Amino acid sequence: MQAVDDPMPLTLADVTIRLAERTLLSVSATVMPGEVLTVMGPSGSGKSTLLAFAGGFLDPAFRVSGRILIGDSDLTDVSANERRAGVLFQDPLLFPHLSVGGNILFAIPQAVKGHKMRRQLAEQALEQVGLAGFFDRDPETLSGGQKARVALQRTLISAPRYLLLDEPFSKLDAALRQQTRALVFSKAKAAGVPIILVTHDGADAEAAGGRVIAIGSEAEA
Ligand SMILES: Nc1ncnc2c1ncn2[C@@H]1O[C@H](COP(=O)(O)OP(=O)(O)OP(=O)(O)O)[C@@H](O)[C@H]1O
Repeated sequence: MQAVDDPMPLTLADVTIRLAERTLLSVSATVMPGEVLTVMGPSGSGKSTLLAFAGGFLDPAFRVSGRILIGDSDLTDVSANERRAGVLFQDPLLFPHLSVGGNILFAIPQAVKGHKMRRQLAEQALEQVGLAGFFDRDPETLSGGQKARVALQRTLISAPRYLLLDEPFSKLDAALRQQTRALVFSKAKAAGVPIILVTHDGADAEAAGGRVIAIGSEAEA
């Protein structure tokens, strides 16, 4: 994968998110490179909203105060594209009109030149997660666990400055979940960037290691 030149801590500085009259959550935290900060809370407490804020794709219906920084650089008003956050959702969201390899190629930074080099990197990324020979496959023909691994490699190869994981294992069955979780955490930590994980599952938090913070209260219906 593409190493990030100089991994830096991610800081959420006095972030408060409100929805209409309700204060959804308040968080202050710094996440070091290679560290996982796990965010837990009941359904509707604002976990995905916090990740949307961190990724720069928060719906304007929410009102936000506070800042997000990577190192000393303030990202609060920076567009989602320019932030270079790597995001993994519950659903792997592979592009259906591209092959498995095409999904990976798409994410390789433009700075990597040459079709041969790009193809080689994409093939290596698939090999690393046990998917050698899957380059030309249609993503729809993959199992849930295989899709999750492609999505992981697509995210990591994009050289993200930080990672946002939104319940990325919750659609996998128990055995696959354990295996995928171990793979995601080992590769994400090896990328050496700050990681925020949102989960309902205490076992995810335990496997992630690191700090756990609880946010919010139960949403009003
Ligand atoms: N685009 C939006 N506009 C208005 N309200 C929204 C929007 N998206 C989410 N909400 C509301 O914001 C609150 C927080 O939602 P969010 O999805 O962040 O919670 P969550 O903790 O991730 O929940 P879950 O664990 O069920 O995924 C909920 O009350 C939800 O209904």
